[in-house]
Amino acid sequence: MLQKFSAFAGVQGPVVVIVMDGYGIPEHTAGSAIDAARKPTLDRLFARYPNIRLRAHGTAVGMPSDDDMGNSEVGHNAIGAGQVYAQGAALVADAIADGAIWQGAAWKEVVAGARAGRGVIHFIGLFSDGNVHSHIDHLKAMVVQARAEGVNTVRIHALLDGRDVPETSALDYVVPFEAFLAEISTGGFDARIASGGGRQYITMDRYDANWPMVERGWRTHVLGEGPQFANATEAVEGLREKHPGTIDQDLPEFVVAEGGRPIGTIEDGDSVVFYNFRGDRAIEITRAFVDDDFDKFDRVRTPRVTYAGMLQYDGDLQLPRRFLVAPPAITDTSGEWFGRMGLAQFACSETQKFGHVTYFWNGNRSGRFDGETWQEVPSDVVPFEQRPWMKAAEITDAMIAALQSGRYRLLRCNYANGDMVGHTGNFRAATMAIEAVDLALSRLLPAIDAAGGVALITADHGNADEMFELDKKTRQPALNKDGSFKAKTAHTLNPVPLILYDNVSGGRLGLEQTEAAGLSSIAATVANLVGLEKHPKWDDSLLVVK
Ligand SMILES: O=C(O)[C@H](O)COP(=O)(O)O
Ligand SMILES: [Mn+2]
Ligand SMILES: [Mn+2]
Repeated sequence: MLQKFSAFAGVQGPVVVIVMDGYGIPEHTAGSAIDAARKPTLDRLFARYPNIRLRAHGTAVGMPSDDDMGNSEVGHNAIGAGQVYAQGAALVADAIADGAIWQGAAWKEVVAGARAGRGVIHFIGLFSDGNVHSHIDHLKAMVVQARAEGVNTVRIHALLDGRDVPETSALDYVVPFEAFLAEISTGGFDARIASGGGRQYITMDRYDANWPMVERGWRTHVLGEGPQFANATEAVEGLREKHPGTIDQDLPEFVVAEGGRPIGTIEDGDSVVFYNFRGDRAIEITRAFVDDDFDKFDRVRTPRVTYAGMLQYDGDLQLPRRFLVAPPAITDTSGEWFGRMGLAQFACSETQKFGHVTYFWNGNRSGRFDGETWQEVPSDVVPFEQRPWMKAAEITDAMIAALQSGRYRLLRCNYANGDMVGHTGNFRAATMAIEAVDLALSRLLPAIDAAGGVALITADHGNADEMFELDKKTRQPALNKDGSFKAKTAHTLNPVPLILYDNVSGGRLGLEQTEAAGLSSIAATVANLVGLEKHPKWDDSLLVVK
């Protein structure tokens, strides 16, 4: 059991954690949609309430290095668990570096399965070095190892990124990789990119938001349906010509073919590795491969394959059963412990971030802890630059109703706007996204006051804070040849705010800016706010009691 916190008996009303997804504190105002937004509520919060900065990237959230930006998975894991674990990106890199991955049963079965069939391994995954869902170096290591272990054919199904890396960078990855594949395709070994398309157009949907995306991916990778090209480089060039202005993540599908026949359809006896390490956008395509009673779309043909995920994407559902590297074993999360203490918890977001405040928050568990209520607001299925307000109003309605019900001691929500609209690279829409969040806060905060509660307002990582690429050397916004700014779609390395919205303690409570203050400090801070000591495994609280 958690002990009572000796310095403070706890606020009487509810404690609310509000995650403004993708809201970082930028180095420069130029290119910051947050600075450009009119946001009177947030301005007032920063001016009048205790607020500090939290580390939200790199090793502070379990990434391999401080050059790695934060992301929703590692950010919500850290917030919910109150601890930092080595995350998928680091675990896979380590397993490759020391060779443990090749010794595991899963890799051996993938190789043996392929060798017993046509000798083919397919690798499907995000084709970049973004290190959010995948890293192309992991793919490279597996291709080299497959060759060394006598596999004769490798087919890669490349999901073009432009979302965790610059928005039209696909050829920076495809051209050198096709050269590498050509170089090692000797002595009967044949490795080629066989199909692909933009990650937001095929395959990588999440949280059941848009299954037709996954169906398009299945038809592309498995059935070999789609416009044909001689190789992936020509495919990217050809698709860009046909769809001018379309950024990589939104490019349609392509298939590489020879004499009109796709070179990489997936057939009985093949092995398939989905090489993303992050779960949210890997689960649906995995289900299409492994679920016997799959009914989300007509698969037409269901090849019997040896399927492995880079990680296990959902431990509760054992999805998939075969995985190359064990995911971090996240235990003693705040959701679990607050549940054990009998505190009723309410979690809400819209579809695009629903799993973030539930599954990621609870340490990648799809089941609820005791006393938890989850509410999902269905997201629109549209390009979010067309609806930058997204479902901020509806999430706020749900939060206000939950507060007014008086049932919950702890509430949490995620406003997706800054992140989802930030990823479009559309500066104007991103300013409106932040304005929508500000408006939502202006409604939510009075409801917290009415309930006698307090709020911690924070974010999981930056995004809308840098809508232009920064020059690597000068750290100033980079320019295109025509003098315009280069749009940026990825997350940032910036810190995020932590604001304590407290109108109940009479100024007794504050926040301490420490060197180590990071997302993993939030769970202990919440514990103290409800009058409990933190769990011994959680990182230190930032609450100051005067
Ligand atoms: O999956 C995505 O949309 C991006 O790769 C990362 O964004 P998220 O970490 O905020 O979900
Ligand atoms: Mn996020
Ligand atoms: Mn994001």
